[in-house]
Amino acid sequence: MLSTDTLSCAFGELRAVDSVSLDIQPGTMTGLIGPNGAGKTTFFNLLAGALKPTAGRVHFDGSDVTGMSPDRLFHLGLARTFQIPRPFRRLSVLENLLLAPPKQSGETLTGAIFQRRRMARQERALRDKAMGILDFMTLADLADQPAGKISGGQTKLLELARALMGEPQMILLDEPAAGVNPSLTNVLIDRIKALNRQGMTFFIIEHDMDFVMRHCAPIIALAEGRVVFEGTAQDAQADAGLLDAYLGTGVA
Ligand SMILES: Nc1ncnc2c1ncn2[C@@H]1O[C@H](COP(=O)(O)OP(=O)(O)OP(=O)(O)O)[C@@H](O)[C@H]1O
Repeated sequence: MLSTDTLSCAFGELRAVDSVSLDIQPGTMTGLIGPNGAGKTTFFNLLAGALKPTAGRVHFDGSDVTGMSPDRLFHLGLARTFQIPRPFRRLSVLENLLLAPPKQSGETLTGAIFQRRRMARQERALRDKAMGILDFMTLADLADQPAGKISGGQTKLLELARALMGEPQMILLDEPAAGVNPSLTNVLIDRIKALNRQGMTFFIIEHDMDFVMRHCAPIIALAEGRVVFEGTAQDAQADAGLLDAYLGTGVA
């Protein structure tokens, strides 16, 4: 589904991502762990087109997408959410979704009236779709609230809802559970798992080892820009010495 071939990104002398070759299998919830500064977010930025690699390639769904812009990747079915969400705070929750419309068809000049009708129909369909997604994410009651007024956890749900507007095949989630209270974390996990059961692929950066061990397979660990572990939660537990050495997570 998504693969990298010796992907690298250097900031001056620092090799933040150092020759990483990975294959993310379709339908998985792959977890990406590693200590602060390991290169996880930089790696996501390379995958999502926010940064251009200094070397190596990225392939998504059979195409070479190296250096492609986030917008083009979104339309190809690769979406991402941020560690710190960035909603349009003054717009309503619903409007935030309407701003991320996928594949809006370019209008041909077949007559202003027909065009207006078609646009009204498209707008209605888009609103219905957005409301359906908000409902799925348990945010429907907040549709008319300014996005700046909802809680941090709800903002994380909103981020995922915005990503879903693109009907992605794969979503990169950067610390989805960080700063989210336990009950909303449960909602978030439940929704992610429901989407995963429908076939959506997830690649998740998460510091919460309990979350990763319970929900992610496989698990990949980065340290100093390199892959130092790849396996299941059981493998990770069996290899606790390695994980502990690199992460200091006390997984054992
Ligand atoms: N734009 C940048 N310019 C220079 N150095 C950077 C830049 N972005 C990241 N770095 C450095 O690259 C390294 C990897 O950072 P990155 O944010 O990818 O790590 P991380 O694993 O996501 O960490 P965290 O878990 O704290 O979010 C760090 O040493 C960081 O300081």
